[in-house]
Amino acid sequence: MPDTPLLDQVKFPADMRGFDIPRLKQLAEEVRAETIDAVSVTGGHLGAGLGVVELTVALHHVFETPKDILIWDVGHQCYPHKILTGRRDRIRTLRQGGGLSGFTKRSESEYDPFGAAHASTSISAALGFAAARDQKGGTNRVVAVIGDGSMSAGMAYEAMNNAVEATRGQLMVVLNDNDMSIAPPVGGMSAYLAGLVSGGTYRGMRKIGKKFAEHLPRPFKQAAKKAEEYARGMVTGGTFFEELGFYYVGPIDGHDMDNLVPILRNAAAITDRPVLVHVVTQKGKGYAPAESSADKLHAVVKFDVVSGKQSKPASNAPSYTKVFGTELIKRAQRDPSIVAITAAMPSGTGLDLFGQAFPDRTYDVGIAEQHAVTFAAGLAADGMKPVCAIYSTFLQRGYDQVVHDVAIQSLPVRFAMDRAGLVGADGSTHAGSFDIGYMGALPGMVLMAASDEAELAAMIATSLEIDDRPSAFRYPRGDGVGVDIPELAAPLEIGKGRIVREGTAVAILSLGTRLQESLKAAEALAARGVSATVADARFAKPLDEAMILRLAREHEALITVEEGAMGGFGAFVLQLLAEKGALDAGLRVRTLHLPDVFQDQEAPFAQYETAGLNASHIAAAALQALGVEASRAVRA
Ligand SMILES: Cc1ncc(C[n+]2csc(CCOP(=O)(O)OP(=O)(O)O)c2C)c(N)n1
Ligand SMILES: CC(=O)[C@@H](O)[C@H](O)COP(=O)(O)O
Ligand SMILES: [Mg+2]
Repeated sequence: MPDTPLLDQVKFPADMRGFDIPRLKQLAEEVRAETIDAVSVTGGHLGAGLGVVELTVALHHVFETPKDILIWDVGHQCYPHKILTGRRDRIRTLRQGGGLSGFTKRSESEYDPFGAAHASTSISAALGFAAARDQKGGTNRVVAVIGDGSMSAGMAYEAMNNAVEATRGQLMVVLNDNDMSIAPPVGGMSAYLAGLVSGGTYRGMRKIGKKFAEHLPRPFKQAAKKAEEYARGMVTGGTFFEELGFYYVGPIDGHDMDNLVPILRNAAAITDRPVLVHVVTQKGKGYAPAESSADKLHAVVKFDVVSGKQSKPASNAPSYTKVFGTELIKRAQRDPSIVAITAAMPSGTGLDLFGQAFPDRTYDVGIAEQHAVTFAAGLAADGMKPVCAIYSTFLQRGYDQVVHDVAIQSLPVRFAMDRAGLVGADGSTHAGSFDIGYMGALPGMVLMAASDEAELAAMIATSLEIDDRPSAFRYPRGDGVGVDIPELAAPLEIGKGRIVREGTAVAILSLGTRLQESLKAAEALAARGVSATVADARFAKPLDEAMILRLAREHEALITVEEGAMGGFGAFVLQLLAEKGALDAGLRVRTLHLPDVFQDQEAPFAQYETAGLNASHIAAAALQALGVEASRAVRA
């Protein structure tokens, strides 16, 4: 544990509001040390938080949180914020079952007025708080902190476009510009911001330092003319933001407390127009292994503080992500029409590998999932084979584009839905729980779920051959099961599942990677003298009707298993059985799916225990359906 004499005196922001600048600087250093030490034992998001230590201290010093509203975009940078807002004693429970969330969360603290984790929501939320304040005649202030990467999402502009009309009072947006997303940033806005920062003003600003801050009139509106000239004089053109009705202040050094505090204080006093304060920071600041890392240690597992060496768990199988990236490269080597699209997640989706192999056929559109989907639709409409690799949870943001621009036009966009299902430490905001329902509901969609890495390879091959309608394949976060992957996997017959284990009494129909647990359940049932068939559905749409109806005919009970929310695979199967009259003879059906709650972060096995999707639960459901009393329930 680091030595933090000043931080030891600060449980809440009020405890540091009387600090002078030197003590604020010392406090920041101690918060930084505490953040590094805590994340070294918990793992999590490190770089972003290190980059906003000074900003966090300054914001909580200037703004009277929690009365004043402070909203963090994404929230992955909020660990310093949590340390300063009464949660230091729990910071080493980050991202663990029963512990602190890795993102801001309303239910966790009054200092978290708005939850986050999906990017680019903070300005909209802050505007909502500002408008509510205006409606109630309140006097509190509102500030949103949004990163340069998160400024690549349309939603941020929707909010800024609305800001000058939606609030009649104070609103501050702090643009935390560290010239990084997870990967280096992309797009025109990134270039624009770089222009602002590289312009003479910023360099000059760093020389002006404290003098500038003291001379900035308090607040602008009383010396508006002078302030405007002064402010305008200091920028190389924050006109984009000014055209939207914001005062633009910056760019300023986000690690220089001498500047940061007086400027934030002045800017916070502006009430006649929203203010955008452009702050330049360094992701990973203050920790050499992060500063020198290409991704600034955006996300880490447990690590040694001295060396920065992470203790990555050994594995006997490649990750599904790696399999996807590798397979797509193989296919693209044979088919020049294949192109790949990521929404700011090249390494997370495995498209970093693809991008190294085919830089001209890889598109990183930034945090812009809606654009990514319709961009892919345009590519497909003109004869390309676009593979849109977006985490299941983030694809939710582009759903109308999937419906309206892809499915209705039956365009052959291929959706690689990584992180489908539970994701462990990232918790409820990142779980890919809903894609079976939301994709399977679409007419014409071919929706597959890989039960292992060989199946994933086959589904990629299958999807790439579907040229007349959209297709999607889902696969989980983490490593495969260790099966061999063919050099060139053969495509599957669309709408066909497979029987993996023959039995008689009960049929377990699994979709996706819960197949392994389903097989374990069948073994446990066999040990109890209960014979179980296990089938891998492979397709949630179109269903293998012949196989499912046969299972229904030949067994007393049918158990569906999926790592997805209710209203997905099990519902599709039940609808089929009902429509075909297969329930009329008394078939007993149980559908196992994710519980109808947003599951908090937990270790993966524990999450499946909570979800009731491990072998013991599958076996118990089978016995219950067969009428075998619970007391003899099996321990799979
Ligand atoms: C809608 C959405 N897409 C993708 C992500 C994954 N993601 C988390 S943080 C991040 C980069 C954010 O960059 P920036 O806003 O600049 O914050 P920084 O990490 O640089 O502090 C991305 C792409 C997300 N959280 N939400
Ligand atoms: C903060 C954020 O949204 C991403 O960093 C996300 O946590 C990545 O998830 P994976 O670790 O599953 O790639
Ligand atoms: Mg950034």
